[in-house]
Amino acid sequence: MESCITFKNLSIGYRPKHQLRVIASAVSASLHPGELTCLIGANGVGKSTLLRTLCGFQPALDGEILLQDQPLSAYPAQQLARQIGVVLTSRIDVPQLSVKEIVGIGRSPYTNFWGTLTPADQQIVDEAIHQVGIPHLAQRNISELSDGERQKTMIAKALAQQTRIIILDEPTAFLDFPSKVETLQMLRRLAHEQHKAILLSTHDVELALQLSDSLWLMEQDRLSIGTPKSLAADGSLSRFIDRDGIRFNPEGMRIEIENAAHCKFS
Ligand SMILES: Nc1ncnc2c1ncn2[C@@H]1O[C@H](COP(=O)(O)OP(=O)(O)OP(=O)(O)O)[C@@H](O)[C@H]1O
Repeated sequence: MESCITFKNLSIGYRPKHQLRVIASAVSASLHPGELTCLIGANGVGKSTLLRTLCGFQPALDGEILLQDQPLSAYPAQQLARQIGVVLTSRIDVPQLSVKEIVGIGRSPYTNFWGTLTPADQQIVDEAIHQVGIPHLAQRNISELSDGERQKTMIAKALAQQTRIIILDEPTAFLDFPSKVETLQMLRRLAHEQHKAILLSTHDVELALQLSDSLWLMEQDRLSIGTPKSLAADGSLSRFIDRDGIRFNPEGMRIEIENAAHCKFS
């Protein structure tokens, strides 16, 4: 199967004050065009660290990341920005810009030194804003948006960047339930219709089970990869989810919660 990013025997982590802090080691996987891949795992297990490493924002400790068969580290910044669009959770610090101007920044890998947008760039920006359903907010100042509206703006910026790969860190955090569903459905549609490889981390496990084509389950000592159904069938999802009062039902692909001491799982 065609892949956009492949990593083999990858070790990720940090070197605070020259000490080595390995977060995960010897993990391997590939991202495929046309697929929505969801990365799930407990708090602090290393999801953001993995995503930042795959975006080239922090160096791998060991192993190899190939982007279109070339080492990720060999890509100059502008070339990389034409390959991978990134949506992180941190707020961007440009409160005076409008939604349209922020989305326009997505065109910067293609514009001249001054970032001048051509009519064709403007059209791409308008289309991206339309695709995420926020044309009514185009002139609104970014500082006047709700968290969900800001998230959609950042997704539109990544779309305007016209990359084959989009990587998003917790794009559904802070959203209300319908907006979480809408956002994941939109990303799934974009992956399928525009043949993009989309990788996102999320704590919305049940939504990830329903909407992802591929699931990456990150645990302390492993990265399990498969479809939601295959990770249910091999017991990986039960191992991750099951604990006192919470149980994964692999037949129904549901998480069940015991709601009272007298109401035990059957
Ligand atoms: N700059 C840093 N230097 C050293 N350790 C860090 C740094 N940033 C994060 N860590 C540690 O790396 C580990 C993984 O953090 P990371 O943010 O990747 O986890 P996560 O799975 O994304 O967590 P969450 O679901 O809570 O967002 C944590 O133990 C965290 O404390």
